[in-house]
Amino acid sequence: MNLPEFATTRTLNNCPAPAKLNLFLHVTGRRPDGYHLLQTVFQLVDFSDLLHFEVRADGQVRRTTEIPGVPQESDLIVRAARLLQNAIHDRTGAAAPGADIAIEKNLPMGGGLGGGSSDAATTLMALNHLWQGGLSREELMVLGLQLGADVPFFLFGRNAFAEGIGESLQKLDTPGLWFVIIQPGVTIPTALIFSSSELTRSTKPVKMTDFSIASKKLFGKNDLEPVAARQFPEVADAIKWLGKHGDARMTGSGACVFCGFTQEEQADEVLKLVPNRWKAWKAKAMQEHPLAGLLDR
Ligand SMILES: C[C@](O)(CO)[C@H](O)COP(=O)(O)OP(=O)(O)OC[C@H]1O[C@@H](n2ccc(N)nc2=O)[C@H](O)[C@@H]1O
Ligand SMILES: Nc1ncnc2c1ncn2[C@@H]1O[C@H](COP(=O)(O)OP(=O)(O)OP(=O)(O)O)[C@@H](O)[C@H]1O
Repeated sequence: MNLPEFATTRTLNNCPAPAKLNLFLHVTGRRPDGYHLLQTVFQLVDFSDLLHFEVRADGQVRRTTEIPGVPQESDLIVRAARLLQNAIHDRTGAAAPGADIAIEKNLPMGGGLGGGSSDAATTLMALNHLWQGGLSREELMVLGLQLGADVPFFLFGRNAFAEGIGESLQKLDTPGLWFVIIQPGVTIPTALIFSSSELTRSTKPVKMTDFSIASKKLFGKNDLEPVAARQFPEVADAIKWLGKHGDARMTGSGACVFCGFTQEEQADEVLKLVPNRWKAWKAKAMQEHPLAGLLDR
């Protein structure tokens, strides 16, 4: 297990919470509770928030960094920590310790990169380790689903073909591409896109064997993209611009758009050309979550 730098029994510093890209995202139906049934391929990339944890003996959970627009009580990091405290208490009858949690927020919010979900998953993995909670990966995935549909994937820790609302996961080897990711300058609330009357909810289900994992070409489409592009012209503009350089598409419910390249130099060239009205990053495909070693397979 490769622990992040500066790990002690009381602290875990520099814990990455990486972004995900949805290489495709098909909406195949809707559950009676309104949640949508999806098929998607989740790809981990090396563009991350960084979290730092320090155990507190008094049981308090505190976020020590300000995140504009996200009050402590609604922060998925704080909610994840409290959920884990309760689970440990239910299991052992003893009160779990607390933690001070600092975060270096790099991932844009409402970007479709799963930032909040990834922060929550990293919190569950790190504190389960520090607090010696003893929860298994599967138990943490069940807890994580209460926080958001993307959280189980980050705990699963590998690129995956996902079904259900994103919680039914099968490991998938994906090509080691380099991505250019553009944030077109808007923030898109996930619920707004899923609730649109214009959303197509009946894409024919595919089988995992339908797409070649060796292929460097992206498979499928993102059904949320036309809805987001219509409501947010900035997204349409970014797809159009990036589409001149390859197969560009939106991730999740937006707003970020991405394009994959086989060579790092190609990604560097395109990154240099991105108009400066947009933020943009280069990110490399990862095969495993950097904290995957904190949990047994
Ligand atoms: C779009 C994706 O990012 C694709 O990976 C996820 O499906 C969204 O995952 P998430 O951000 O963790 O979403 P959640 O916080 O669980 O849900 C936000 C809102 O999006 C809608 N939602 C979300 C996921 C889903 N499969 N169907 C939905 O209809 C629901 O209205 C929900 O209230
Ligand atoms: N730690 C957190 N980091 C970011 N957002 C958070 C956090 N905790 C709660 N949130 C809330 O979650 C919302 C969605 O943020 P997030 O960055 O996860 O969006 P996203 O990348 O579009 O997610 P997804 O791809 O899962 O739809 C934010 O607008 C914010 O209100």
